[in-house]
Amino acid sequence: MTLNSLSLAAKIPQILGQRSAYTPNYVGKFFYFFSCSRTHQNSSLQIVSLSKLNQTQNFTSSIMEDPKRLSLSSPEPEKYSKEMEVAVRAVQMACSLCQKIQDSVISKATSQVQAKDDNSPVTVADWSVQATVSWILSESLGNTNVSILAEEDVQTLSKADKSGLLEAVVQNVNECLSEAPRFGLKAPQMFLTTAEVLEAISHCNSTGGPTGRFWALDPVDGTLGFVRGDQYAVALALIEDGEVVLGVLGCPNYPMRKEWLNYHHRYHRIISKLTPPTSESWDKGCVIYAKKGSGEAWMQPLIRGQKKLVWPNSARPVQVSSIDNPALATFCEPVEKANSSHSFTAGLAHSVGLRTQPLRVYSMVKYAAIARGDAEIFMKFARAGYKEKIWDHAAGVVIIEEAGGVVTDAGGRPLDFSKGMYLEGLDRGIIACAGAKLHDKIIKAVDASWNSSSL
Ligand SMILES: Nc1ncnc2c1ncn2[C@@H]1O[C@H](COP(=O)(O)O)[C@@H](OP(=O)(O)O)[C@H]1O
Ligand SMILES: [Mg+2]
Repeated sequence: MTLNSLSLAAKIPQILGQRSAYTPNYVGKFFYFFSCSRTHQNSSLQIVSLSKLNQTQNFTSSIMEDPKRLSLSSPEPEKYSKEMEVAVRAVQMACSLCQKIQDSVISKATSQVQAKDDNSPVTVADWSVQATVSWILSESLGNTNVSILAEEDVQTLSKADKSGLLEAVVQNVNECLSEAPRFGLKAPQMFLTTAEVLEAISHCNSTGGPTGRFWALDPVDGTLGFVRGDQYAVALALIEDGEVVLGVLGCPNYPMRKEWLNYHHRYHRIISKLTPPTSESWDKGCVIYAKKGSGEAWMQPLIRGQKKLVWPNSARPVQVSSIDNPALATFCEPVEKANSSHSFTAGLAHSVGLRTQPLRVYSMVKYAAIARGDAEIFMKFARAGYKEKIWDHAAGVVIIEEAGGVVTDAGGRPLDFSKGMYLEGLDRGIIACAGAKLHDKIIKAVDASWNSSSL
């Protein structure tokens, strides 16, 4: 970034207006990943036998082999490595699809951007992503093995008066799937018919539960952020016997600099136009992923333009922040106060000694911010009676935990993904922290103030 554009950049929040009264206390710091050197490639032995390479060609012809999977020292592929790779590639595709739809929405008159209803652009994105991810998972992992629990159902889409919507979905899905080879995945041999697209969506009929394996998918998490041109996420998690074993979070609008999370995303759009990304730097957007028990969470940039995804796509490890002093910590929460009580968290923040204004961000991008070390605390206290859905949390929880953080309900218990589509038995709210010390303080503060709250 040049000096001129930096000084102009510094003025833009004033021109556009900040989303919150928060004044960033860390302006000027670049994300640490630009200087971080550990990558997938050099974290394991890099000798790959040709015969082993050939054995894997039926998975996908354009995949670049990850030495971790095929090193001579560990001939057996690591558990879930294929699922992880397919899931990350599928989420990359889904992010690309969402970006196209969001861009087309933003370039039109803002009056066309509405909250979610059956004909809104977000609905087209929801169904298109669900169909695409469902098709890719089934084709790449074997139809009979793949069970998916996802947010959208097929009934509304199949109604006669929704034929325009269905047409748009079928077109989006086919356009997206035709790009599959660029993401290292197989494209269908022919365009999918309407019936095949509906079949892919309705295949997501898992009801979850305590046994077996299923995927939890939120095709567009943060509906409001999406339609408002702001943050949203594509969230995919693999759950086995009630435990989240893989989490993948696509965050297409995650900004290059963490302080930009404070501003409406249109700020970032203007900055990108002023300072187009260089080949060495990442533009906005990332996919973050983790496997349970690995002690690692990884992040890779989104694939843009006509580039090909070559695994592991410059993946870098991410870690939670080491800040444990509440006075220095940043806490994030939903933008919508209907989704979480802002007054209750303000009281908690005060009693714990948090000094900064909350960082209000749509969607599971909040989980990504904790995992990347860009914020230290996430709190969500929904109104009494609201039941949290597993797809809104599963991917984020495993990613934060493997990045070194802690996620529990307000009673300090782990979230329970074994009871179907809801987080049954959740005690009051959700608290995610970079470390145990901050987490402990917040849990105690909740206990101290809960009875006098109106929640
Ligand atoms: N009244 C409510 N209380 C709490 N969460 C709610 C809610 N209504 C919707 N949500 C959930 O909150 C998610 C958005 O999270 P956030 O508020 O952090 O951006 C929504 O995901 P979708 O946008 O995928 O529907 C939805 O599942
Ligand atoms: Mg959601």
